[in-house]
Amino acid sequence: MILEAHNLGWSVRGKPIVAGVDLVVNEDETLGLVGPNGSGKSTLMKLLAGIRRPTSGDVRVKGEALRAMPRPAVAQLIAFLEQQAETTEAITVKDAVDLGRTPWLTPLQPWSPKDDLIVAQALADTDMEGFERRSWATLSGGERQRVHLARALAQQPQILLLDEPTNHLDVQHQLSILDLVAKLPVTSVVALHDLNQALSCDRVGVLSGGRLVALGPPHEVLTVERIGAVFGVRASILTDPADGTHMFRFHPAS
Ligand SMILES: Nc1ncnc2c1ncn2[C@@H]1O[C@H](COP(=O)(O)OP(=O)(O)OP(=O)(O)O)[C@@H](O)[C@H]1O
Repeated sequence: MILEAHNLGWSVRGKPIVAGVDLVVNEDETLGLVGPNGSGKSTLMKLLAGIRRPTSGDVRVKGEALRAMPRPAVAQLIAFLEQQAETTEAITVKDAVDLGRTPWLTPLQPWSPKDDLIVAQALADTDMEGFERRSWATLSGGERQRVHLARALAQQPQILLLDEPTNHLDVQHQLSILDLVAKLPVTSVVALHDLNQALSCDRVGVLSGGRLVALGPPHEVLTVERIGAVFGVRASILTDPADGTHMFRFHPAS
């Protein structure tokens, strides 16, 4: 186990937004987090990233309490791609991705050719090669999302927390980014809206009303009954004739 949450909760003005979450994320797995709008996915991701302090329970990374770890140590372990990630408009793509190396730089270990190689690889992995000198302000929504992911990859974390990483991406880049995340030798927690995408995760957690109501292998967790109860839609399961895999189609509940 690399990342754990124990009775994790966050309340605002006495209202629980995330409550009683117990979660163990295993090394190298990709855990998908799904749930309706407002179910607490982003809040849980922020708690796991250590950028929001729990009002109950705690998060442990490799057995150590996250709240007791110095920020640079956390940044060497965890990279977080926020849902609405912002970047100063005036920088270039290369500058933006270079920032991912910050946790690793010290006066004794300044920027070196190795850092350039890591940044180049992150740009290649996100299909952003050739954009290095472009100004951030000129990028499309999907290109910005890929640069944010490149920065997270350049951080070379052991844990990657991605809040809706396929937002803004065209279908080809959605597939390639999810494929890349699955193949990376890192532990990933990925908040997703597309339940068909969630089927390709190693495990899936379902949030409803701030509580983790199910956790396990995708096909055990994403049942037609649970999708109906949590998302209020009727799901039917189709089989792809090309390879026999299952996928969902959704209909209004009534
Ligand atoms: N600082 C805050 N003050 C008040 N309410 C908040 C605050 N932060 C989050 N919330 C509320 O907590 C609930 C959960 O929000 P969160 O962003 O975690 O949900 P989500 O599952 O990521 O939603 P979405 O799928 O729409 O992105 C929402 O109802 C939101 O309005």
